[in-house]
Amino acid sequence: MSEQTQSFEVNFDGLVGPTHNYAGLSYGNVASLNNAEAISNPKQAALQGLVKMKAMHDMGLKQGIFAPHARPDINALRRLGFNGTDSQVINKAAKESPVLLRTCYSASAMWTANAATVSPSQDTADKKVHFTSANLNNKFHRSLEPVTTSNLLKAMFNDENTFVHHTHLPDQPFFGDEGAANHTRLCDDHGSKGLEVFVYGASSLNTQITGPTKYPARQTLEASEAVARLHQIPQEQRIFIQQNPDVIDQGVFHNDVIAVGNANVLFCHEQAFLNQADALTRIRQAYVGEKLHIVEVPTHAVGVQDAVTSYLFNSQLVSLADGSMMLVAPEECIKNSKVANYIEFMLSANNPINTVKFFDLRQSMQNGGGPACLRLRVALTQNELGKVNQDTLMSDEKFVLLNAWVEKHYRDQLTDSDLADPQLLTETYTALDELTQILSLGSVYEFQR
Ligand SMILES: N=C(N)NCCC[C@H](NC(=O)CCC(=O)O)C(=O)O
Repeated sequence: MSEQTQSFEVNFDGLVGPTHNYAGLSYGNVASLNNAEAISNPKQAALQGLVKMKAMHDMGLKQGIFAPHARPDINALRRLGFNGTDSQVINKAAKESPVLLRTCYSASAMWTANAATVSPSQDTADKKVHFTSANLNNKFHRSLEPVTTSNLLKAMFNDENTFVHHTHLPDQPFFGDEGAANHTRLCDDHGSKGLEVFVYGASSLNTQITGPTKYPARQTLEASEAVARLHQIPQEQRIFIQQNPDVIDQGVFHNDVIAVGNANVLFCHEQAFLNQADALTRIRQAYVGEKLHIVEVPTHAVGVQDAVTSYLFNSQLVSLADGSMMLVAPEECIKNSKVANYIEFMLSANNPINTVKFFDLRQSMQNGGGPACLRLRVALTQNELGKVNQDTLMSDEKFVLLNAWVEKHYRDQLTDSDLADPQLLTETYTALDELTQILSLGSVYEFQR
């Protein structure tokens, strides 16, 4: 394979922002609700994320960095009627509605699996890489993300002959879109054409499709179809599968909490999809490559609750240089004996997954974000990789710089009284202004414009 045709999957991890906090904002996400109002540790959270990024880089994988958003979202607070100077806005919100203040301080953009859906050039009719930012309209705090996400994506993938950026879908539950967390791509290798699998939780138009009854379905079929159209994916390279509504009701708020795909492997729980046997047959038949491996985990080995608490399926599955695959799992998987036993069994069974590496991502996990939530995958050819903003890629020097940046600007812990302190806004905006220079992003934030 020549250098120019070689392809890679690049993982762009969300750098945890300086205002990471636990506000209990995500109904349907059990960890978020369980940790509502716990004291957060933003510095530790950011450092934990950086350790994962550096480890991936050290393993020879391509690793990128996705900058945090500016928080508090002062304009959102103003739209909600808190007025005056920035300090007055914060003081008023802190007094009247600490929960709204926490919401506008949320660092939820760290979960970049929800930032956008990405289709590589091998799958698109115009042979460009397509991005659609997710509207994330199911949760107020997340609905604040798409505009800045688009600004960031354009600053990272800034070449219109190579990359296409679509505006997020209309801000309406009808088109509820949660990005790559409900999308995976199956292919013989990252450079070959793939089958794009879109997983939805409910339909806004088709009343025959029954969604969950307790917790919300965040992704609609109509959103998935619109993204597939925008990305110009040929009919034979796209498939739409319904997530099992019963597992959404048990806390599986995104498909990436119950299934993960990488190259020619789909690793999923037995109850991930509605009418699973049919769903897997459809996927097998639609697969455009030579050989697809489906590793299906039975309920008797790992229950849905084990999956939700350990985040086994929110592991990253990555292809290593020798052709084998590694599971990049959260440490919570070791603590659950059923899950730990299953991993051990899987590594020795006949499938391409040969190794596992565990990471301590507890700060993010406590808000329902595991290894796979923290990254946006972008499959790129060598040539396309050359067009990416190189300052957003991890290197030994960048790791040192970013650690120093976190140490300098982040607080160790955040409580309600920190959030009520207008000084936190100044600290955060100062930190982000400096970060845009480290990552050569330009003026991506509202406060810089
Ligand atoms: N599965 C993927 N890909 N992403 C996980 C996102 C977690 C995020 N948690 C939160 O937004 C909690 C914020 C709080 O409660 O403070 C969410 O529910 O949208």
